[in-house]
Amino acid sequence: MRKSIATVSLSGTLEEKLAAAARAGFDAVEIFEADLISAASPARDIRAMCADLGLGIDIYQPLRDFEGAAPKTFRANLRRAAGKFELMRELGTDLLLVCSSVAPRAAGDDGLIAEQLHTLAELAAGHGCRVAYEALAWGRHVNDYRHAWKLVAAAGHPSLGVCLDSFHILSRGHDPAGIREIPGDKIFFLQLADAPRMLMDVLQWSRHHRCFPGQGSFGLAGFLRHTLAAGYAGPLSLEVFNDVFRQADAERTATDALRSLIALEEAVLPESPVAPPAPLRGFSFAEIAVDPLGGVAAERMLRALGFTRAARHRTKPVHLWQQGDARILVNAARPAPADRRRGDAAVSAVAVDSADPAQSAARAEALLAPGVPRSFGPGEAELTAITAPDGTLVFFCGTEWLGDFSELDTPPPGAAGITTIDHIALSQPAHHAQEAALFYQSVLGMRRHDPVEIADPYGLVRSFAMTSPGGAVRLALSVPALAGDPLPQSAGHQHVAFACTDIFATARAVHAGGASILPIPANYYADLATRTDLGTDFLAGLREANILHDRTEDGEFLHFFTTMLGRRLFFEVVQRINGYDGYGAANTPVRMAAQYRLA
Ligand SMILES: O=C(O)c1ccc(O)c(O)c1
Ligand SMILES: [Mg+2]
Repeated sequence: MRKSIATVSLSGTLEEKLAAAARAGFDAVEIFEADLISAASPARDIRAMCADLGLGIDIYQPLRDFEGAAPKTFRANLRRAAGKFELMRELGTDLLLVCSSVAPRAAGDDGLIAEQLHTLAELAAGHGCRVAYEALAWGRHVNDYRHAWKLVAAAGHPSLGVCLDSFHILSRGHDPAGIREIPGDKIFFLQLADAPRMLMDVLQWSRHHRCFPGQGSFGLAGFLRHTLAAGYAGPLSLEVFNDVFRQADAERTATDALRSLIALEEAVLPESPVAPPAPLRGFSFAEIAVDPLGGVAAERMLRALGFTRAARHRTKPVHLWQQGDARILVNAARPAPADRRRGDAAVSAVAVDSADPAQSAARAEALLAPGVPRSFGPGEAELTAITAPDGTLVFFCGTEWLGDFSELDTPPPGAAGITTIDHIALSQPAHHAQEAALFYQSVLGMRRHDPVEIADPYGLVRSFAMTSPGGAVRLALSVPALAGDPLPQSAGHQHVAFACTDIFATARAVHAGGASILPIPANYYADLATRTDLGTDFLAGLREANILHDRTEDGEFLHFFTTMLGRRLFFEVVQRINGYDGYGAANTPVRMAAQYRLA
């Protein structure tokens, strides 16, 4: 379907917004009045610019506080509308959005409103224009789409229809199934926005917290299904008022926006051009980038955890460390980000074991993931990689890449009992968290968990976790609640968590191997004793090994952590019991405080 975005959703001048929307690949824009009024270019030039960029202008918006006015005001409103129709001719667009009045003195007389809308539609028709009437969630009298449709139906003019905006409908908890009652050709326009569930004034919620479909908790797919079932065939248009997007890079936001629409369309349309996600069988490897100092520390830690230096890349300074099916590449060649200090190690790549790497790559491309140009040595595996918004490389592979390595030592069976990578946790800058979450979730075809808020001693952190169908690939994105310079203590921690099947045995083995394990305070175990029925001996075992415990309806979770390698990276060892599906978030404040004590 045609895809459009409101200029209010992007940062910059109108000219910059248009360029960003076009570069991302949108077909069209909604031009927001304030953007046009403050633009340096006259309307004709904006029209020409859009034509050059290959962008349609699908609607001009909004005309405010129009209906329910007293006669004198209404005459002035018609004059104002006539001026807008002239302007729209110059812009080359024929659809005007009128949002329901918020004027305190607006009359709530349905007969009068319908009559005034009819008069406006007649004026529009004379200019070759049409009017889409939208119920704002905070409209003075009209704040329900069903009421707006009733008025449009009563006005009975071919140049008058409704504009449906998912935010106004879903924020009020109105049932979107009623959209099916509206004839499709009377739905003149469709605006889409998601939002996180919040208990707050709906106007504030709308003006500051809208987000792209899939980034909030509204059911956008169901909403769109109702609208398509009604027969709507016009554009899908994003209208997202959001404080972060207003100050973010416009092209990056536009790409995030278009990705959200492509993913939404895929969820709703049977014949989506996007390749379905290939089954993911687990992590092939995680790569950590190190400098020489960080490399020594990382390798010492991996050895202590029972890993073996199993192979060396034939041409690059990269070593494979392996235990069971858990594989870590230690890469001394990946350029370190500018914020890296000597001795730091960081996750630089995540490789997923895809049942069909070519299909995974095709899907990623359809979802606008930037590919990575890579150089291959003769005979080396041609792995496909993309770059996630946080800069992490994501590889789609099987085990063909192992052919690029020469074997060193054979990992002993068993070792410390680590079997696979359970999950990888990556920190995200506050302003790009939703973008990253939508990226990973859509490209990899993962299910999103409800976000969790964690009180870190030095700031609030949100965690967005996601799981592939079957649970073989799990990612957790942690995000500071506030943007800006984090306190040095809270700078972007990452971790790789390994799975095992007997955590007490693994804890004994890594202790014997000399691994530095994060000490957990006695207070934690005293609390655990009061809120669980775990036996005294079991609790003593946990405390002895610095193992934390969590229990939900899904099952139980046992986990311990290593100390930090440099300032960013650490490892975790986990045991999931009876289908536990989380990440031990309840214990995260304890872990963070313990890490800060050692920092
Ligand atoms: O917040 C507003 O004013 C506003 C304006 C136009 C819209 O389409 C809308 O959904 C909200
Ligand atoms: Mg709207």
